[in-house]
Amino acid sequence: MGNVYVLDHPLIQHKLTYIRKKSTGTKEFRELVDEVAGLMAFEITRDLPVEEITIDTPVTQAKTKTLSGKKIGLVPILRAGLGMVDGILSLIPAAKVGHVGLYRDPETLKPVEYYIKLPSDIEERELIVIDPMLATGGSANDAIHSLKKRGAKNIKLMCLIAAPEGVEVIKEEHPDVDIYLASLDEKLDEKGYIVPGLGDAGDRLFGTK
Ligand SMILES: O=P(O)(O)OC[C@H]1O[C@H](OP(=O)(O)OP(=O)(O)O)[C@H](O)[C@@H]1O
Ligand SMILES: O=c1cc[nH]c(=O)[nH]1
Ligand SMILES: [Mg+2]
Repeated sequence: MGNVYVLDHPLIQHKLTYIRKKSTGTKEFRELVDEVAGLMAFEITRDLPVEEITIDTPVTQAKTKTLSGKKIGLVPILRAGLGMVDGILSLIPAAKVGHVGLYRDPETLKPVEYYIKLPSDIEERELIVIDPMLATGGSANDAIHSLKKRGAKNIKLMCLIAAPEGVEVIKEEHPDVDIYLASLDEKLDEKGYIVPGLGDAGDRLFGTK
């Protein structure tokens, strides 16, 4: 069964508080989402393999560590997942980026896929699917099925905020996928919004609505 990790680092939790606040405007919201995504990536990449190499420092020779070349792919779910990409790329600049376009039908709450473009070697990459919100779980579930159908074998899911309902769907459907969150919130409301949540992540990031 996949593990669920809530990253309770004080900096992540502090910034998440300001992301949640209704009074936080688009510019600050966007900056904070990127910063939290970077901090989360720092935690998620803790298990990246390293190898020892020998280098010359100005003083002497030293055996030191370097990343041993695990290939990473980021897969933001459009639109809101885009808000987390740059923060992660600032730490892992060599990562390739695929895109899955999905929106949640406001009536049925079912996801509708409208776009997909992925790196050609996804089967060799560790993929991190990113989306600020895991609500009913429909969008992330569909995105992960789409990636697996195209050969992806190693997938992690990274979201800012999740509802218990969404976490259960991913655990059921994708027991091989570990989930990384900044917060596991209380519940969904009758419109499928996460409570207490942060509202509509895409609208707050892009200033629509
Ligand atoms: O877990 P779910 O119930 O599927 O809901 C979560 C999805 O809803 C939001 O996207 P939205 O449909 O608002 O699209 P947008 O990013 O284009 O605003 C969010 O960014 C997730 O992708
Ligand atoms: O609370 C929610 C649920 C789905 N999508 C959002 O952007 N926010
Ligand atoms: Mg939206």
